[in-house]
This record gives sequence, C-alpha cells and structure tokens, in this order.
Amino acid sequence: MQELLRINNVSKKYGHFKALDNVSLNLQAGRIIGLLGPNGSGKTTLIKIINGLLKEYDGQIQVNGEKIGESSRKIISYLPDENYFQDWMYVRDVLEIFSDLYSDFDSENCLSLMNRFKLDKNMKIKTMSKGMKEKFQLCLVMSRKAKIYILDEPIAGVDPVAREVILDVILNNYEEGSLVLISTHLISDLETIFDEVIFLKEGKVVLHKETEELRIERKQSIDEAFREVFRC
Ligand SMILES: Nc1ncnc2c1ncn2[C@@H]1O[C@H](COP(=O)(O)OP(=O)(O)OP(=O)(O)O)[C@@H](O)[C@H]1O
Repeated sequence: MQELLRINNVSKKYGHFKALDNVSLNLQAGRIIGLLGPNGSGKTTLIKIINGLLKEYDGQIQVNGEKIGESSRKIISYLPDENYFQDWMYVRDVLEIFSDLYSDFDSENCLSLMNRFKLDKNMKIKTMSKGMKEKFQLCLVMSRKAKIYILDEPIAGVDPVAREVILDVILNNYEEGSLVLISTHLISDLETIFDEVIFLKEGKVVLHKETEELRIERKQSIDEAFREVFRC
C-alpha cells in the first residue's frame, strides 16, 4: 500500500506547553482513519501542522513523499474545525473561489451534494445557520478529487439525521485509493467507517490500530475502548 502521510517525531510547543510530544505515524492510501482524543489532546494542532498552517514545530512530515508546501496543499482537501466564509458572500461566490483555487474541484458534484442538504447557490452566507455552513463546507471539501482528505470534526454541529447523510456523503465521494483522516468526539456515530483509529492523549499517540483488530482484542466497540483508555 502507498504511504501518503509520514509523520516522524513531531513535537509542538505553545510557549512552554507541549501540545504534541514525539508523534510518529505512517498513514497509507485507501484507508479511513479516526483521529480520536479528549479536548486539548492535540488533534487540531497536528492537523494544522499537516496542512501547513503551523510552521514552527520539531520533527519531519512527508506528504506523498514531499515536504509540506505547495505540492501538499494541492493534494490535501481540508475541512477545518471552523468555517472560513465571509458573511457578505453568497454561496455561489464561494463555489467560484473553489473552482479558481482547485483544479480538482467538481462544482457540478458540489451542487448535487448541496441539494441533499437543501442548500442553494443563491443563499447568502449571513443567513445560514451554523449547521448549514458546516454542511456547505463539507460539500466543498468532498467535491475535490484529492489524494488526502482531512476532516476536523465534520459532524460536530449538525443534527443526528444530517450526520447520517454526512457519513454517506463522505463514504460516497472520496476518491478511491485516497486517505481520509477524520478527527471527532462523536465516536459511536463514526466508528463504523474507520479502518484504523489513532488515540491521542496529552499530545502522545497511545494507540494506533486496525479498528477490527481492536474490537476483537478488547471485545468492545471503539467508543467503549476510548472511554476505558481515557477514564481518569
Ligand atoms: N494558539 C495556541 N496557543 C496556546 N496554546 C494552544 C494554542 N492552540 C492550542 N493550544 C493548546 O494546545 C493543546 C492542544 O490543542 P488542540 O486544539 O490541538 O486540541 P484538540 O485535541 O484539537 O482539542 P479539541 O478536541 O478540544 O478541539 C490544548 O491544551 C490547547 O490549549
């Protein structure tokens, strides 16, 4: 299997506080991987480093064999944990920006995904609810034909019915053979789609396993295993 993401001894400090402590991971193409950990365990910090948003850290990262930069940005489709829309924009403006920015963006596909969430290109961002913005952002990100998808909390702000649709959108729209890395607290909602899970605790990887192996070994769901590992 092709290795798409290699993280070697990555540590990150904010002042004196160590948010990531010697994280090493090799992630392969064709896998959906859950990045799980309690609040403040370092998930978003790691994701921001991979996406080139935090540049000061120790260690090395290779994305598809190359350093983080222009080439890695081209192959990673990234859903941040907050939305980046401006209130004065219309949905159609954002679609245009995505088309200009990303040659792999399929706007027709995006419009058909938006249809599933009853989102219209003539909506004004200012009038959309938090959940509607999250759904729109997911439609954008999943309409790129990327090698790597990184989704930071993709279902945090949406209702349970919409969560199911979102899972379906993720499963049916990522490019086959790509890597999908998803951070979430809603483990029971998402665990059925994970091939592997990574548990982060206080900036350290305490577990990285095939989901099925973990379930058989512990005779527990991933949600139960998580609660046990992180119980104080
Ligand atoms: N800009 C910053 N300055 C100082 N400390 C920060 C900064 N960003 C994050 N931290 C700290 O780093 C640690 C890891 O934060 P991070 O956002 O990566 O965690 P997380 O696992 O994504 O948390 P959550 O699940 O709550 O989103 C936390 O203790 C946080 O307070």
